[in-house]
Amino acid sequence: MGKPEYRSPRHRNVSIKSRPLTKPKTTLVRSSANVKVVVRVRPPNDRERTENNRVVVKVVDEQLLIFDPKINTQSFFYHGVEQKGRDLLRKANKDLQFMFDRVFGFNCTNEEVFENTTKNLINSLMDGYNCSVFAYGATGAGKTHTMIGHSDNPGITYLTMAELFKAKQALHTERNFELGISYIEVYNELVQDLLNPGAPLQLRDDGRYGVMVAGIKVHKIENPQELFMLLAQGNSNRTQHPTDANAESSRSHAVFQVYIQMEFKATREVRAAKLSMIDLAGSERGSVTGYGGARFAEGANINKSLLALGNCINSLADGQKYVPYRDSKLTRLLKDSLGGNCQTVMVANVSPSSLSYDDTYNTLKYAMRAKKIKSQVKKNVVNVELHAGEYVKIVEELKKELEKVKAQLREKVDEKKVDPKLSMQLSKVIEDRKKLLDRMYNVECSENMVMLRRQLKEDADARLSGLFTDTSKKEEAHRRLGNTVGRFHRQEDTLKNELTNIKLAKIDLENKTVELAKKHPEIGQMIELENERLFKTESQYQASVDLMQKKCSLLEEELKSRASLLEKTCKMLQSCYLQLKGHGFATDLLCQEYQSLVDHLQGRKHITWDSPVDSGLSSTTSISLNESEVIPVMRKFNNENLNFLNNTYVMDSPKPKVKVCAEELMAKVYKTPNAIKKRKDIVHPN
Ligand SMILES: Nc1ncnc2c1ncn2[C@@H]1O[C@H](COP(=O)(O)OP(=O)(O)OP(=O)(O)O)[C@@H](O)[C@H]1O
Repeated sequence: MGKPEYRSPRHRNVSIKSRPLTKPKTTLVRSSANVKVVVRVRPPNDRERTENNRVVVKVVDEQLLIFDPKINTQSFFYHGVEQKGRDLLRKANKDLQFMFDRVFGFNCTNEEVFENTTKNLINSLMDGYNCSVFAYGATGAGKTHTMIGHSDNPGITYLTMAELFKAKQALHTERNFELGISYIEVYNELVQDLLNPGAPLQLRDDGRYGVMVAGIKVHKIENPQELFMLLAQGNSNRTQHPTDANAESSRSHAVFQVYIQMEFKATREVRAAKLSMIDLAGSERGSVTGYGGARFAEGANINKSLLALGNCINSLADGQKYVPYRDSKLTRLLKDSLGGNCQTVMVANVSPSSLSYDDTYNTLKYAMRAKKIKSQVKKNVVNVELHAGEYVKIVEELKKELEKVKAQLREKVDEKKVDPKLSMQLSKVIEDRKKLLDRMYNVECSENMVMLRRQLKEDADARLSGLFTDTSKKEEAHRRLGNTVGRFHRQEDTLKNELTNIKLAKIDLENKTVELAKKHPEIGQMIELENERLFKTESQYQASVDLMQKKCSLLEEELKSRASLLEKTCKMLQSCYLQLKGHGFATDLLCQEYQSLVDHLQGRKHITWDSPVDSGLSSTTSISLNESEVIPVMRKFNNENLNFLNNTYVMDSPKPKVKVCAEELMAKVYKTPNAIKKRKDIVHPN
């Protein structure tokens, strides 16, 4: 059976070139795409059918609808004569035509909506683009029905996820996948985890996935059934209250997000993408909900965030530079869904009834504005060149941000006159957290380097049998390399332990920060800003560590292929050498060169003693040291400057040559003129 073909993403006015999967390097592809806007008109409900009202939305075809269409009224006769003028007692119909990417009428099913909206997004996700879908409309217009649906009639969230699993299955031979989901709600300007209800959560900007909810628990899922259970669990925690317009009205904005990480097995390219499915709370007037008090305040909050959303849509549609995303939690959350790095589908749900005349008209106007938005889409590919190139820019941005945060903090401190002791206490905790992050980064880098160096030694060990002609020397070399490999293993263990301890200490300090915020709400804002800054630093570090791991694994692959080539060459060389030697044709020079090659392939380094002073060795004596011997000497020689763990020569040059002045070295190491005699016991001249 042939593999399904995944094409480039569909979106209007877009020219994203699909790249062959085999190409290891991927450059950044940016393009602009319009938000795809579709309208779904639900069938009239019992109340709308029985009461004295009419249908105000007429679906003409798959793209066109007429709002408040003209009615063919019966002719009006006066004294038996047909009157031409219109009935002045009746309000004129608006008869407005609206064109959308797609219009779904009464009889359309959730499957049809899915086929024509989110199904194509799967291709984009597989290509590493972020995608968002949100349902907008008045209370009872059918948003939840479209997005979530019921177990016997699943909505587009479930159908999209089922399609995503199909794509994952089809591509599993060439890519490794990791899928995680989260489900949150924004209610009364507070963000709540619907799968683990608890304290409200904060929003953060993340380099890789865009806007993220700090502290959110991401659940790994393996099949769509697990998803359905989680959706049901989350929905049961969602804030719902009956309104006049809808007995099960959702009073919060629900955001379901899927994080996808894909690694190409052949090239090790990693792509990350995020799918957000958002079921917005209904926009309504107080009179529609029919409740006062708390429900009215709740409605005001919903309207406030939807108004903020409307303002953002207007600014984006007009192509303005400043977009007021920060006006509400909802718009912050949708930042990358509307104008950012995202392909977006907006489903505008409307009721056909004249009872919802104003709401429907507003929704259609909203949707028309949204059609004008152009977003910048880019692939989320972990790209070596991109990271290197953008590094300076990132640092500059971070510096600016830091200055801004510092200024804000100063303002806040002045404003609220925070107790200086408390302020110092907070600074100390934050400073300690920063130090821990730095340390964590260094340790992770060191661990990678040690791993790579161990790999090099193991390769050297594997090559030995191909060259040695003397068994005792071979065993001696095996032993020496074995010791070095063992030492590297121990260092790796130590670094791993240190990393665990750092992580524990980090959690401890984070808890301390939370406690401080609880005890002293007056510094809550300061803490939030600091947390945001630390989170950003950590994301940057993580990206660097990921990059380093990627480089190391590439290097490892390259080394493996070279090692196998070298092994074959060595075997051949050994056989030639033995034949020459057996027939008495091997000259002294050839034997010396062969021996020096053996040393070299063991990873032994040559130190040339350049000292003109009589130090017990001739001024140009060349000695050979195993690395385990070189390093302690070098360490003593320059204890402060030589941090061999961070020494990058392994990455830059696989054949380092260490040249030191003998007298200086000995004087520094032993601080005695007879030093060289003591040193002889560990030197192995060849
Ligand atoms: N296309 C449709 N076909 C059949 N029934 C529908 C359709 N759309 C909505 N309904 C029904 O209409 C009612 C209200 O729909 P729904 O709860 O989805 O509205 P909503 O826009 O999410 O409202 P709220 O904002 O108050 O949560 C539900 O009983 C739902 O089953």
